[in-house]
Parts: sequence; C-alpha cells; structure tokens
Amino acid sequence: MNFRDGLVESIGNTPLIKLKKASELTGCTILGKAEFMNPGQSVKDRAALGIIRDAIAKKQIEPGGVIVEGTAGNTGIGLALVAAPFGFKTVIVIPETQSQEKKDMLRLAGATLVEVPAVAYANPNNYVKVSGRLAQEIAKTAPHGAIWANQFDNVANRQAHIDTTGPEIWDQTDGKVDGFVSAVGTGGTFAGVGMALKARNKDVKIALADPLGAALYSYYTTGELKAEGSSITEGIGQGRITANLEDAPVDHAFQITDEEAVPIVFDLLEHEGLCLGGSSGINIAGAIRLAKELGPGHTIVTILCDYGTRYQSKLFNPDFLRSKNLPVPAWLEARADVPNVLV
Ligand SMILES: Cc1ncc(COP(=O)(O)O)c(C=O)c1O
Repeated sequence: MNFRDGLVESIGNTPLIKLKKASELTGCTILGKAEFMNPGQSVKDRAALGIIRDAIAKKQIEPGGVIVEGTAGNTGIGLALVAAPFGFKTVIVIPETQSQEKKDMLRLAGATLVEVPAVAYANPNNYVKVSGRLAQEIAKTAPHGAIWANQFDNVANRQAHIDTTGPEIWDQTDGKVDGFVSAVGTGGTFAGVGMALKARNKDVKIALADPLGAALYSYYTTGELKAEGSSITEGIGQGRITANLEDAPVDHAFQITDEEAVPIVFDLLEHEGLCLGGSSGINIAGAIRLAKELGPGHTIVTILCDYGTRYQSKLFNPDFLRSKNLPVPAWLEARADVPNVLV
C-alpha cells in the first residue's frame, strides 16, 4: 500500500511542473513547484507545520493550547488545518482587504477570525502587531499555553524551507537547477530555498521577484527600503527586512507589475490548465526575466504559491479587474457569467 499517514505527512513533496509557454519563450526549462497541491492549497502549509513543530519541541504549547497569528490568509489556513490533528485552537488576525474565499476557508477550518483594517506595519493597529498583543493577552489565561506564530520573524518558518522545499527542488532537478526565483511575503520561502540551494551549489542564482508596493527591489538594488505603487497580488510585498530575510542570498532582483504578472496567470489557466493565484504570476514573470538574463539552456525553478479558486472574487472577477484598470480576457468574461465555472 502507498499512502501518507495523515495530514502532516501530506504536506510537501509537491511535484515540479514544467511551464510550457514560459519555457518555449525563453529556451530555458522553467519549472513551477506546485505548492498549491499541499492540503491547505498553498506553500504556507510548510511554514505552519514548521512553526507548530518548533513550538511543541520547545514545550511552549500542549493539546488544547492556542495558536495566534496575523496572516494574509494562507498561513492561517495552514495553521488551522495542522492544528486539528494536534488538538490546538487557532485565532487569526487578517486584514479586511483579503479575499472572501480565504476568510471563508479560515472559518471552515475552525479558526476564530479577527478582521482589522489594512494599515501599514508602522501603525500599532497593523494586523501583525494586533496579533502579537492578542497572543500575549490570551497567554495570560490559556491553561494549555498560547503562542504567537509570528511567521515574519520566527525563523522556524524559513527552516521549514531549508529542510524541505530546497532539498526537494535539488533532488527533483538532480542538482541541475541554475536559478531560483521567488517573491517575498515573510521571506521564509525565498530565503529558505535560496540558502538550501546555495549550500549545495554556490553558483545557483537566487532572484527576487518583487511586486509594486513592496520595498525589497529598491533595497536589494540601492540599499534603501523604498516602495511605490501597489499590486492586486496577495500574500507578498514586504516593506522591511524580516528575521526570515536576514542573510538571504540575493543575486538578482526584478520589479514586476500586475500588468506583466496577471496575463501570465490567465494564460496558464487558458492554455495549460493551471489555476493559480496572483503571486504565482509575479514569480513566473520573475523566472522569465531571470531566464532572459541567464540565456537559453538553463533550468529555473519558481514557486506556484497557491490555487486560483481562492481569488475568484478578485483576480478572476472581470468587474474587479476593470476597477483596477487591468485588461479582462474575453474568455474570462464568458466563463465568469457561468456560476461556479471555476470551482
Ligand atoms: C499567496 C502567497 N504567495 C506567496 C507568499 C510568500 O511566501 P513567504 O511568506 O514564504 O515569503 C505567501 C505568504 O503568505 C502567500 O500567501
């Protein structure tokens, strides 16, 4: 018999999928790590499991305990799902601007949701800061312990990628990977995979793909944290150097607009049957840019972060796209008329 022993064992070991058009366009082999195939449908299941295992090992929490986190959604979904078999409860603080689909999934997974206005990190009412204070409050009375997952500055997050995602990519490419490209939310994926690959071959090129509204492209090209513009993508776009990002190897940095990334997401659904969220579009656009810099014949890996059905009300909604002055493909207009066509 061939089976995985429950949810925890089902996280990771995702396939690498060749992205046909991106590969043809560049003469490189561009591979997407299919993180949307994790049980919670995103790359964040790995971080959630890593953070929970670390807290258990440090005896910070026991069954019946509470995990508190501020998240754009995917980490919360991962935490809530992983919490179930361990017997933990989850309290999730989320910016109200995040998609309804993610909020619905969080509630379904058993999380208690606290919605807060989307304000900058410097503001004390920012979702990350609210979640830290809430964790302290809950810990005062929780009989079985309460932890703040603190995905941005808890390096158990990036350790999960050093231990799993990076080695998987190395093994799946037989060590022939030439470049890795990723956007940054917490930086766990970017830094963890980058470190794991560099440890195996220092010549592997690590590239950042940064959306507008994030400050890291500016930081890695000029040394100054400076952000301009905005992006409809969710879960990525960082304004500071988180603990997970410290000492991350960075060989190239690309700034990617929604106008560049969103058509890639649509094209993959129309022609390759891959239904992805917006951050995957930023990543693939970055992979194409790196392929053009390295030249034909190279193998470049990026992350397909989460599944597109999480964004039917936004990225795949013609009215939303028009409100953001983004082009709407005719086929999407037709498909969006049919209820539940993407489910
Ligand atoms: C959809 C999506 N893409 C990418 C990321 C970025 O991953 P990381 O936090 O490892 O930088 C996240 C993080 O929440 C996400 O939700």
